[in-house]
Amino acid sequence: MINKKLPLLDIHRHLDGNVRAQTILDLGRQFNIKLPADNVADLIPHVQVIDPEPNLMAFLQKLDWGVTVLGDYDACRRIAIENIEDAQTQGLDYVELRFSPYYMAQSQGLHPQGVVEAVVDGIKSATQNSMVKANLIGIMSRTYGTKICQQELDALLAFKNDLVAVDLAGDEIGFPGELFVDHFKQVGDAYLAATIHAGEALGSASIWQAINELGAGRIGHGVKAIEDAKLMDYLRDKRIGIESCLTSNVQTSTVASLAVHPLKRFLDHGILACINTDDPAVEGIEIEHEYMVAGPAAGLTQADMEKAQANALDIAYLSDAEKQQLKQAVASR
Ligand SMILES: O=c1[nH]cnc2c1ncn2[C@@H]1O[C@H](CO)[C@@H](O)[C@H]1O
Ligand SMILES: [Zn+2]
Repeated sequence: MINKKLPLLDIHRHLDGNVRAQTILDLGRQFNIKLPADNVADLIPHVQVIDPEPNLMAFLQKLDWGVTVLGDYDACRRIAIENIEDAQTQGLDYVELRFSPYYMAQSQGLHPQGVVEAVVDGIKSATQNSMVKANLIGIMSRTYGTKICQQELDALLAFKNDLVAVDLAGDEIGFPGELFVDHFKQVGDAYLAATIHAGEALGSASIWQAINELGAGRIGHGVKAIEDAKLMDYLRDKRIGIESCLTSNVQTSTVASLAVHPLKRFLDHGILACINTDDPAVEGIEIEHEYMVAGPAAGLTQADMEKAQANALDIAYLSDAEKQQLKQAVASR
């Protein structure tokens, strides 16, 4: 269960993996984009994972319709605003929303920098009237290769003051972290943090590489850390957080079932691991489901889940003062 006395955070949440089915229909109509269905019920199987997919890349295809319908910058602004509305509906106090401007731009020929501008603008205006606090993480979609990722990074760095970190997501096997050393040097030079999807499709070496060569201070998924005792100690000792996403890991077949998910063992080891959604609309879940259903199925006790809730605040990209404020706001509600 969620402890309502503690701030509720989701710090691994893809804005472009969380487009409402109704919005996909609306935008499809607006931009005359042919969709595989003309109503929500029939569209769902095309934009949501129903049974676990055989692998990560099959899972990721389910995100595609959500960006195919982004026909202009207002559409990008709209999905950013709706992400804040949804976070508020879910009772989230703070979210770190991540997005890939090239992925959002490519289908309808938008400019990645225009996408970043629209997303930043949408988040700013939506959070003004909202209880939810939000920060943005820029993603380089590794699946498009190093050159496109450089363009994507340029677009992100043009708005570096509006971001807290940069991430690398997509095809971990086809485009391993070794290819992106130069990109993350630029991220560090811009004084941005790095959180990286690693140890999801590849093994623990990919996590070591993200930390040692890309400067990752947090790891997205990090499931395969469980195979490497040295790495488990290192993550704990260096306070490198793991953003776990339970349902996502089942749906990508990264783990065979929740019962064998390593999150419980990460927590028992003292690693700063936390509970997140990943791509809520695509997975057909929300943060509450992860605490109410997925967490217990992964063997987490109530104390484990409260620890995970506290860990999220610990590793969030917020100043100590902001963390304190968040705690006080929650305590006084
Ligand atoms: O679970 C995941 N693992 C790896 N990459 C992901 C995951 N979910 C989404 N993306 C990737 O993030 C970008 C959009 O934000 C896209 O590149 C999408 O493929
Ligand atoms: Zn992710």
